[in-house]
Amino acid sequence: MIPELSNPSVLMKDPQRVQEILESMMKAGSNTVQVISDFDMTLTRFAYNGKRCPTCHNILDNSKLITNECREKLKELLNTYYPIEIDSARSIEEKLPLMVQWWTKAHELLVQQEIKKDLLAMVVRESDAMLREGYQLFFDHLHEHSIPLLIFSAGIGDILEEVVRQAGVFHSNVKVFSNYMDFDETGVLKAFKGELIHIYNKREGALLNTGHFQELRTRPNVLLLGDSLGDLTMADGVQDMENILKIGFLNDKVEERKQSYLDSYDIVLVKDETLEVPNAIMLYLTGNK
Ligand SMILES: Nc1ccn([C@@H]2O[C@H](COP(=O)(O)O)[C@@H](O)[C@H]2O)c(=O)n1
Ligand SMILES: [Mg+2]
Repeated sequence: MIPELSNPSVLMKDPQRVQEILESMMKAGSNTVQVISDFDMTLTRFAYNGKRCPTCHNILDNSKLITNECREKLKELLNTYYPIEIDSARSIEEKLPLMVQWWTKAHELLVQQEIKKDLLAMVVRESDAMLREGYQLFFDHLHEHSIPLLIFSAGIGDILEEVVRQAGVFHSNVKVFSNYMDFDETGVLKAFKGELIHIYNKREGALLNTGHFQELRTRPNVLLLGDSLGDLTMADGVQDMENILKIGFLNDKVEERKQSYLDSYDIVLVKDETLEVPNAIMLYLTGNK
């Protein structure tokens, strides 16, 4: 039906079911569709030329706004907790308090650095941040068709917005739920705002934002993009959901995690650094292909 679904990077446990969801969403019309996407390692690349690309946190960690001593501490945290984040042998319940520890410790360290708001744009400009290949079509097409895009990220909202803005695709249909920095009157970071969003509490984050989903109640068909099993709960606030098609990027530890991704996501994209498949699906849903 969609030729890109035969790409070598595409795995599906139940292709027939994928076809049924797609047909049902297409018949309902693109004016009933909303897109909910994770950011780090979903809209951004996992690697480029064999080198890891930075997350929102890493963009700051690696920047000149951070002292070498603090950078070492942040790197130690990453080396301790990232393997836990992606460990398929541990349950989400076991990982959850450890993820809270990671985010809390990292945010405390960042606050100690007295980061200045007006330097964030420069930090992003000088970073290796990269949106996935095909991002322009993805963002522009959703905008042209007035399809709302919610970016739901456990990263840092201020950095995320800057990445999207500098790429020229922060269109009016884009909304972001994330961890935002709180600056004092002189523009120096003093805390993070609101409830912490980490990789395994996106359901709670979604349920805190009922107003957004209420506004989109005429769009019960959801395309969800993620790279973590924690991203599967991003659509838990959607009202009267009719169809959901879940696309998961499996970037790392592929063999260990393949089965759990196949059991959870409708379409699994293995080591695929592009948005080719989501774009092909969007074109299909909007009748452009
Ligand atoms: N100190 C930290 C904490 C988290 N990360 C990574 O951020 C990712 C979360 O952002 P999403 O847009 O994917 O929700 C997550 O994958 C963590 O590995 C980090 O780099 N540093
Ligand atoms: Mg992610």
